[in-house]
Amino acid sequence: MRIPIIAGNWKMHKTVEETKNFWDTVKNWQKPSGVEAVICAPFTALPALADAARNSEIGVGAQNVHWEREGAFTGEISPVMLKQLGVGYCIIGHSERRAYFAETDEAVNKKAKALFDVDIVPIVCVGEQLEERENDETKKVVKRQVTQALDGLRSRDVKRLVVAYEPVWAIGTGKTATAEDANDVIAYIRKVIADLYDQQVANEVRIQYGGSVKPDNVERFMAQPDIDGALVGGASLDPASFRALVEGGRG
Ligand SMILES: O=C[C@H](O)COP(=O)(O)O
Repeated sequence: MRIPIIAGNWKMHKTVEETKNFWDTVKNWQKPSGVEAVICAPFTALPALADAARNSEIGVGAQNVHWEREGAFTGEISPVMLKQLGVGYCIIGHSERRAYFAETDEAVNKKAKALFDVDIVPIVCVGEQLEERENDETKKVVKRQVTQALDGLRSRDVKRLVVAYEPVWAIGTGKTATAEDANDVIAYIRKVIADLYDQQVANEVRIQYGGSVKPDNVERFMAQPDIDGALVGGASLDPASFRALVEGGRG
């Protein structure tokens, strides 16, 4: 059985002080069982967040990583550095990184392998642009992204992977895919994984939906059979909203 996972992606928001304030308002909250909760914070906030969350039920994630363990890569952060902080998850291939920082499918694949090497779970983002959707290319695009991201990964790792399907036109726009459309694409992603590995592996991979998810629509997505959680940007920044998302994410 797949346990749903609600992950907040803070993007480039929250200083260390704001992170501590957020934590102060969620630390005594009893997370419901049957759902995982993760916060993916900026690098500068990770030490404070990881320290605070160490013995809690809330997981900590990063938003990017380099694939090498160390070296002359100015401005980059390695998987080993994240691991030592206590980070358990890392978003890779987010559409903003693909669009603004030229992150390729090949880089996503290298990052996924490097993260599994240090036992950090990648959250691999895939999704089509508006034009691709209008040209009826959604499935072609996500198939390419998933196939290349998973190239050479072992099935025991893929079973632990999280995929986030985020139609790019739905991110931060207030527009969402219908829950049925999102489920249809997510079921297709599962089929792609079944074809690459086998049905058992595909049944274990968790696949989230992302794009303008809010406390008042999260349950609609979670009611779908193939949707295993959400990757949430804007609505994860406020502690009460984050709690409500997790509470609505039980599936
Ligand atoms: O990673 C999260 C997604 O980009 C969705 O962002 P959003 O919830 O602000 O639309």
